[in-house]
Amino acid sequence: MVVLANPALVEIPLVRPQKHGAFFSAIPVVDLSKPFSAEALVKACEDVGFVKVINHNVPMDVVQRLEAEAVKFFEMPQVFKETSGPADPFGYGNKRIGPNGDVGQVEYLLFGITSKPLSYTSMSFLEEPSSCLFGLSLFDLIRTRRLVAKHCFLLWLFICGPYRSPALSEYLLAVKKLASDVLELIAEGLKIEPRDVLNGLVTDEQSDGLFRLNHYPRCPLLERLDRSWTGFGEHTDPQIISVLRSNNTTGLQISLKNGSWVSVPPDQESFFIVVGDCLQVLTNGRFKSVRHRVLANGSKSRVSMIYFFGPPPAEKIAPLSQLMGEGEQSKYKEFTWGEYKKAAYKSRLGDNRLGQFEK
Ligand SMILES: C=C1C[C@]23C[C@@]1(O)CC[C@H]2[C@@]12CC[C@H](O)[C@@](C)(C(=O)O1)[C@H]2[C@@H]3C(=O)O
Ligand SMILES: O=C(O)CCC(=O)C(=O)O
Ligand SMILES: [Fe+2]
Repeated sequence: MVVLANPALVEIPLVRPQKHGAFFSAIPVVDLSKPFSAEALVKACEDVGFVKVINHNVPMDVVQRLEAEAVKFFEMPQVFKETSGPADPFGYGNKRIGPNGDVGQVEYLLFGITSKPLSYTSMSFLEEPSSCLFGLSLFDLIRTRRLVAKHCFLLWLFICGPYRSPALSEYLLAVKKLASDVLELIAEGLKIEPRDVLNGLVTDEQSDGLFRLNHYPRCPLLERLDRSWTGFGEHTDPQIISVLRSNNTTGLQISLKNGSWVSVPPDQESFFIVVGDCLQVLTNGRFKSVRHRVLANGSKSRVSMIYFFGPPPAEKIAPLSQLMGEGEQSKYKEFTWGEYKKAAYKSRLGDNRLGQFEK
């Protein structure tokens, strides 16, 4: 494996381009407006742990506005972006993922989400979205204004102009509704009652959400070398489900049950549902949390937005009794989401986090 040392002194592995099986033509697609979508969702979660959903009712103008804001943020000078970082765990991060030495060719903004009232929180972000300039607190702004004013008045205008928009809060509300609908359909497909047994976990006032904007920059050098590099290393998401949307740039791959990696054709109009570790446990392993990663080939920048839906920290995560056959035992030790999350933050990105909770 070749490793390139980049200017930020972070070593990111280069990967040979995949010669075979470029795209997985059979990514399950579920039309949420059609009858039998409940059964189709369950089958996709069992077979792949990953599914594309269409007719999702998330307004495309909200998605496009948020993407445009994200692009503008990531286009800003590094010195400006870094006033919102480092991500610890929330805020702006560049190449370093999580607290334990993982790296990737990605920059991102990570937000903690509280349910009621809907707000995105982190140490330096204001709680009230409307008074935020795209996640930058007044404190950040004052600091940044001073910094920028020193350098260039035009840049100051650029920064203070375009970021007053409620796109993020509108997006979070619409995607939360989508996640809730999907989980309710899954409960219907699994024939479990009450129907809100799963979506209740993510709509609860105490539910623990995270939102992430990822930017994988273009890299002409990499394109010329005909190599890919790790944008976001392989991992499973710890939560119940994650709802992912990206622009039309390739890069996302999922691992199938036979261990092979397949590329997911991008589709900027659709959303991808990723089964997380908690849903694997709630179904006693009937659904598998899917390993996924992003390989960047450098030819076009990729922007993705992922909303991770976790339950309340005190919630016990154990297989749902209605899904257990006669005499069937839980495959997992009992734990709360708070305990699992704590363990997750001690792990490396690619670790099998559920391993230590298996019986
Ligand atoms: C290396 C890490 C990054 C991560 C926290 C962790 O210690 C292990 C889980 C990682 C992950 C993967 C899915 C999501 O992107 C994420 C936000 C999450 O909930 O778990 C990240 C964490 C992170 O980037 O902080
Ligand atoms: O950026 C992407 O497309 C996927 C990133 C991801 O899997 C994550 O942030 O957990
Ligand atoms: Fe992920």
